Amino acid sequence: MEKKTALITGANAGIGLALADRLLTEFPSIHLCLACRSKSKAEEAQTMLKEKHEEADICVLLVDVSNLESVYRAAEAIKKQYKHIDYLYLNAGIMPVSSVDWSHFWQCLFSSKCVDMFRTGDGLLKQVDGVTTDGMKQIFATNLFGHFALLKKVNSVLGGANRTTQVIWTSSSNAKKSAFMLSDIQHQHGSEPYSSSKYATDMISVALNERFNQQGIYSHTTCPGLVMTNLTYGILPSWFWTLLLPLLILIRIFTPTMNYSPYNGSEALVWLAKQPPQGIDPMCKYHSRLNWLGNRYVEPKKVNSNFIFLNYLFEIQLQLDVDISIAQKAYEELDKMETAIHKGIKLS
Ligand SMILES: NC(=O)C1=CN([C@@H]2O[C@H](COP(=O)(O)OP(=O)(O)OC[C@H]3O[C@@H](n4cnc5c(N)ncnc54)[C@H](OP(=O)(O)O)[C@@H]3O)[C@@H](O)[C@H]2O)C=CC1
Ligand SMILES: CC(C)CCC[C@@H](C)[C@H]1CC[C@H]2C3=C(CC[C@]12C)[C@@]1(C)CCC(=O)[C@@H](C)[C@@H]1CC3
Repeated sequence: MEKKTALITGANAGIGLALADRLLTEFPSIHLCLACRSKSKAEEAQTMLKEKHEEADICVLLVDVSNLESVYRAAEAIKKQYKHIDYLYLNAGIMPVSSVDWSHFWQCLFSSKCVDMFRTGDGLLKQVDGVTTDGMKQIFATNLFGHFALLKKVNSVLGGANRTTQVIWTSSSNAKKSAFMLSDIQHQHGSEPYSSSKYATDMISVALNERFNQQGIYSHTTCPGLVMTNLTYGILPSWFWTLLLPLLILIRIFTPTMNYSPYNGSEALVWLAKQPPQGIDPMCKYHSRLNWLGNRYVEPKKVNSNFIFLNYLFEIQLQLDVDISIAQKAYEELDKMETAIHKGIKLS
């Protein structure tokens, strides 16, 4: 049997690192490529993984997904090194937050929106954005566009006549339809750039399936739930989260999204790698869950709904609803943007 290859962006920390560890346990002979922006952090992760999995075949690839020149260089290196990639995990991501809206928190706590607030974090965080050296919005460039450009450039080593590739995105239940606008795809004007980038991620995943399933490329989107990583430590300090642990365990009775550890959070990402991709519903987002007994499981949830009446009845579904035609347009928009930018960047 041919050896499988997995590439993970943002593999040096949090969910990406836990995923790398779990893939090595599930598939001991797998070749893992840790695609990270920091050489020292990537090598530290590589050493740590090799200590735990002595026979592991791991390499490091440097890529800053928010910098297109870096993405193009990484794509060239990937095409030189690999004939085929089996699993492409597009996981690197950021969520810069300036503060928590505590008054909104107290208001929601005693309302019907309480469980949903803990599930999605909707309206609780003041999201802030920056601008990359390419002049793009930072969150859009990191969470979505850099990954899109990478995908486009390594297309020749994905899928194929007798082989498949699974593209697996780390999205979020914070994805929000009303935060996204096709005319402002980078989210230059709104106040929810993270929610917009993750909604766009879900749409691009749907559009990728429409376009590339016939070439053996399958795209799946996931949500790891609430997980303690550098991302959440940027919202509240780690000691505060540690104090909150008993409360989060209690909240698990009402919502199975309080995964806490990156290990639990990577459940859906690992589970997908074990499924034949042809059998996975492309219109679902795959959520890592932890029930109140501490058992992990994966819950597929539709990203679209055909029941227009029910859509309006349940506001939550409206927040997620992915329209295939809008998804296609979003794909075309990104494709055009990438083509225009690529012309301006010449690699020496
Ligand atoms: N934690 C949570 O509760 C949730 C997280 N997610 C998503 O999970 C994914 C992983 O996040 P998580 O593990 O929590 O957070 P971490 O901050 O722990 O990990 C993020 C990883 O992405 C890397 N990264 C960030 N920016 C870039 C960049 N420009 N180029 C290359 N790599 C980059 C980081 O590298 P470095 O160490 O160098 O910064 C790090 O390896 C994200 O997409 C996030 O949106 C979704 C839902 C919930
Ligand atoms: C006393 C309370 C327990 C304090 C916690 C309140 C909030 C800071 C959290 C409640 C739900 C959390 C959450 C996220 C961040 C922190 C909260 C808003 C996310 C938005 C983090 C990133 C994601 O992608 C989402 C899936 C998370 C959803 C829940």
